[in-house]
Amino acid sequence: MKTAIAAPQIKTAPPELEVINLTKRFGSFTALDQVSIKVTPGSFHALLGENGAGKSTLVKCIMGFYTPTSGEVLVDRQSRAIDSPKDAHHFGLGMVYQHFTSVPAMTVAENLVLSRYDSPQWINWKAEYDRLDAFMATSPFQIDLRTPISQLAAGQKQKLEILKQLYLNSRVLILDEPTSVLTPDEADEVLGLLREEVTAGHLSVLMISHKFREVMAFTDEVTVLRKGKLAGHGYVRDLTVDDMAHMMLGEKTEATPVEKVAIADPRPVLELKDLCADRDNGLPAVCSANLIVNSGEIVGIAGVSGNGQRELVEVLAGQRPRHSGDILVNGEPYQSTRKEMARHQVYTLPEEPLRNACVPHMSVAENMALRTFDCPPQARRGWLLSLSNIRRMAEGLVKVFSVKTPSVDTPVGHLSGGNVQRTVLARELSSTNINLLIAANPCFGLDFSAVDYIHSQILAARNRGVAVLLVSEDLDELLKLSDRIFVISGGELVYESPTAAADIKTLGHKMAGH
Ligand SMILES: Nc1ncnc2c1ncn2[C@@H]1O[C@H](COP(=O)(O)OP(=O)(O)OP(=O)(O)O)[C@@H](O)[C@H]1O
Repeated sequence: MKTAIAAPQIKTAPPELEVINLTKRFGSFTALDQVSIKVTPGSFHALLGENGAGKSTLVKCIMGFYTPTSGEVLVDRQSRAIDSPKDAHHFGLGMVYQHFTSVPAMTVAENLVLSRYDSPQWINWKAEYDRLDAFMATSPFQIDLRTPISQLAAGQKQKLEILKQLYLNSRVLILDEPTSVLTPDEADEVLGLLREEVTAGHLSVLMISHKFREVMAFTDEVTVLRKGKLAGHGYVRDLTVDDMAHMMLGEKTEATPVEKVAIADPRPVLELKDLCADRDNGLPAVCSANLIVNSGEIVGIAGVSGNGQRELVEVLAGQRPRHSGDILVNGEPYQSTRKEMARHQVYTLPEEPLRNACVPHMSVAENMALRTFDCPPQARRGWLLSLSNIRRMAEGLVKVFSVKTPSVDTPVGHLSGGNVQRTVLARELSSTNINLLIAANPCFGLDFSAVDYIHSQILAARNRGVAVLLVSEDLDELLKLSDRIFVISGGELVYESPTAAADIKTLGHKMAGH
C-alpha cells in the first residue's frame, strides 16, 4: 500500500526556463510562430498581449498541456521533453490559473495533500499535519489548515493556489491572470508577497497579465506577443505603459472616449420588488432586493464575489428560479423566458461566458445566432434555417467586434478567453433595439483596448436610452460607468448612492460587510 510522503520543502534556487523558436499550429492556424522567451532565475516576468495573441497557448506548451509543433523548452539549458503537467512539475515548473481549483467542501490541508502528484491511498493525518504546520510556518502566506475552502475569501483562495505550488516545490510559477478575481488590495498583497520571494531568490515568476499597473509595480521584465509572434521584450525600468501598449497593438489608434449625455424623460425599465433567490444549496443568496433601472441609466452593483450577484444575474437571465418577489420589465411582470426577452429586447452578458452564454462545441457562427436563428433572414417560417445567412451575419460581427478566430466555423470552445467574451458581446450588443442590458463582469479577462471598446459600447447604449444593470467586481469600472451605484453584501443591497456623490471609503466598508 502506498502511504503519504510529504513533499520536500527545501528552498532550492529556481531553474532557468527558456523557450526557443516555439511554434504551435491548430490545423492550418498558427497560434504561435517561432516564439522565444527566457525567464532568468529570480526574475518576475510579465507576458503581455492582446486577447488571442497566444499567451495561454505558450504557457500551455511550456506546461505540457499542448505538444508544440516545433521548438524547444529548455530547463537549466537542457532541452526537456515535457508531455504533461506532471513532467513540468518534475522540472520545478508549476501553474496557477485564473480560476480557483480547490475543492470547496474540503479543508486547506486536504486540498494541499490532494494537489500532490504522488496521491496517497492512505494518509497518516497526524504526521501530515505536523509537516503541513512546518511548511506553513516558513511559507510567505499563512492560511489556517483546518478551514474549509468555502469559508475563505477570494484573496485567501488565490493565496492557497500559490501555496499549493510552493508546497509542490515548484520554483518557476506560471500565473495566468492571477488577480482577476481579487480586489486591488488583495491583488497587491498577493503580488507583493510573491515579489518578496522572487527578490529573495526563491522563485521565478512568469505572469500573464492585462493590468499595466501591476506589471509596472511588481515585475522586472516583459515579453509581448502580437498575433502569435514575439512583438517585443524589455526591462520594466526602461519602459512606459505607452511603450508596452504600442508593442501589444502595433500602429492601431486608441478609441475615442464616449461622453455621457443627459437623457430626457427617463422611465423605469427594470424594477425588482422584494426579489429573493436561493443558492444551489437552498440557502438565501439574494434577500429582498428592491431597485429600479431607468432608460438611459447605468445602475452599478458593486460587491465582493460570492455575495449574491451571480444568483441575481442568473434569475434575471432565466437561469435560476426566484424564491419570491417580482420582476417588472417595462411595467409588465417578467419571468425571463426567451420569448419575453425577445419581446422586451432584454440582453445579457453573464460572467464566465463559455459556461453561461455559449455552447462550447458549436461554432462561432452558431453561437452568434443563438438569439436570432429562428428569425428572418436567418430562418424562414421560424424553422427553415439559412446556414449561409447565419455564416454571413457572423462574418460581419467577427469584423466589427474584432473576434480573433480561425473562422466562423471554429467551435467557440477553441477560442481564447477574451475572444469567447467578444463573441458573446457581439451577439448581445449588436441589436439596434436593446431596451435592457444586464451585464456581469463584462470585461473580465479582456485586454485594455477591448475594455475601452466594451466601455464605450455600454456608454453608447446608455446614451441611446438603453437601461443598463452593470454587476461588477471592478469598482473602478463601476465608478467610471454607472450613474447610480449599489453595494450588495450578504445578498442584501446595503448601500445606494448617485455615483457622483458616492464615498469610496463607505463603498469599501459596505463591500467588506461592515
Ligand atoms: N484548441 C484550440 N484549437 C484551435 N485554436 C485554438 C485552440 N486554442 C487556442 N486557439 C487559438 O489560438 C489563438 C491564441 O489563443 P490563446 O488562448 O493562446 O490567446 P491568449 O493570448 O491567451 O488570449 P486571452 O488574453 O484572450 O486569454 C486564438 O486565436 C485561439 O482561437
